[in-house]
Amino acid sequence: MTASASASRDLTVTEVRLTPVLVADPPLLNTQGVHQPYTPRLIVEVVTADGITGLGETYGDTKYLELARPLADRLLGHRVDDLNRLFAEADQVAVDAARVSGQVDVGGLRGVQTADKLRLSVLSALEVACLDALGKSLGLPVHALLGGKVRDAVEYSAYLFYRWAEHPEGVTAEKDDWGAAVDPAGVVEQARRFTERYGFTSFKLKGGVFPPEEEIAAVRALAAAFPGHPLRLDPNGAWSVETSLKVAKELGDVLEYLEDPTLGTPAMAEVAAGTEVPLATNMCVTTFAEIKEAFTRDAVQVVLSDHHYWGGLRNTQHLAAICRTFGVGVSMHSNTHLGISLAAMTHVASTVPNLHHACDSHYPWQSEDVLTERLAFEDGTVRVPDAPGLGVELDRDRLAFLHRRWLDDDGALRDRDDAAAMRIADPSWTQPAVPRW
Ligand SMILES: O=C([O-])C(=O)C[C@H](O)[C@@H](O)C(=O)[O-]
Ligand SMILES: [Mg+2]
Repeated sequence: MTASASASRDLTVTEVRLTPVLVADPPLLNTQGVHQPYTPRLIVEVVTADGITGLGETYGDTKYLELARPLADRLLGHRVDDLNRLFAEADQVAVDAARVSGQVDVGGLRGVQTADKLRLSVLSALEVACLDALGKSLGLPVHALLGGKVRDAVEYSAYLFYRWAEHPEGVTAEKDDWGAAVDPAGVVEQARRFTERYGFTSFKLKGGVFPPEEEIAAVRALAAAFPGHPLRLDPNGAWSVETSLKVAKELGDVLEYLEDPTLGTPAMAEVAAGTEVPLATNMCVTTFAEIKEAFTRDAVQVVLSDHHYWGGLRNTQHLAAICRTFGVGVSMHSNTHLGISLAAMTHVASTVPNLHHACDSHYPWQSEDVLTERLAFEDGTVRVPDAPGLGVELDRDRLAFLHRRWLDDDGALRDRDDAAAMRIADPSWTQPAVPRW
C-alpha cells in the first residue's frame, strides 16, 4: 500500500465484536487445585470504517466480560490510533464492587483485583486489536508501532506442570498424549518432551502442589538432567517465609530465580533479605500502584509482566522502563492463552531491551486455537512476525466452534475455578489456606 493510500484510509472504529470462547485445557495442577477441562478467553475484533479488522485476546471470565461491552462502546467512533484517550476515559466505566479486592489473592493466582486492573485487563485486548488494525492499515508490524524490535526472536521457557494424564472420569474433556507427571521422574520426562518438541532450554516448574521436599527433589532431578540450564520454581505464594528460605537455601545453586514463594510484598521482602536467590513475581507486583513499596523494600528482583493485566503493550514497555530505572529485571508471565496473545507478547517482548529471562507461555499446552496457523516454537523461541499488524489470521470456523462451546456451557466453566475442578476428583477439597507449608 502506498503512503497516500494509507493516509486516506478511514481508521474510525465502527464495530467491536466480542466473542467469548471456551478452550480445551489439560489437567494441570497448581496449589489451588487443577485446571478445568475448558478455560474461558475473550476474542476481540475491532473493525474500522474501511473494513480492516484488528484482533485482541484477554481473560474471558464473567468479571471481564461485564466490562468488555461498556469499554468497547467507548472506542466506537474513535480512531484506532486514538488509544490514550480511551485509557484516560476508561475509569468512567463502573466496576461491580463485588468483583474488587485489594488483596493479593492466591485463589485467583492473578494478584490484586482492583477496579483499575480489571478495566486494564479488558483494555489490553482493545489496545492490541487497535494496534493490529493500525499496523495492517499502515503495512507495519505491531513491533514497529511500538518503536521497533531489538531482537528477531523471543525466547520462551518450558512451562512444566505436575499433571494427571486425563481429567477425572465422567468429565467431558479433550485428551492429549503428554501423560501424567506427579513425581521427579515424570517432571524430567515432561521436560525432555518439551525440549524435543520445541527446543526450550530453560524450565519453570509450577510448584505449590506437593510438599516442598518433593518439589525440591523434582528441581534437583531437572538440574541433574539438564545441567547448567536456567531453572525456576513457582509455588504461587503457597509457602511461609521460613519454608521459602529453606527452599532457597537448598536450591540456591541451581535456581535462576524463585517465583512468588510467599504471598504479598512484606513477606517477599523478608525472604529476599534472607537469600541471594533472586525473587520473581506475577502476584505481588501486578499494578503500577504496587511498584513503589515492592521496589523500595527490595522485595522482588524480577517482575513478570502479563500485558493483559498491566493494560497492554505500551504499558508493558512503561513497566520495563521503570524496572530498568530501578535495576529490577523484567520478563513475561502467562496464563492459559491462545495465539493472538502469544503474538502480542512476542511483539512487545521483542521491543524490550532489558528482557534478560525467557518468557513464560502456556501455549504448548493448548491444542486448540482461533488462528488459521498456529505460532511455532523453534529452538525455544518464537520468531517475531514482520507481517503487518500482529501477523496472525483469524479462523472464523474455529472461533464459531469454540464460541458454541461457551454458549452450550451451563455456566460451570465460564469462570476459572481450579478448586471446583479438583473437587470433582476429591469431593473433600477446599480452597487451601495460605501458607500451605
Ligand atoms: O506464573 C504463574 O503464577 C502462573 O502462570 C499462574 C497460572 O494461573 C498457573 O498457576 C496455572 O496455569 O495454573
Ligand atoms: Mg507465577
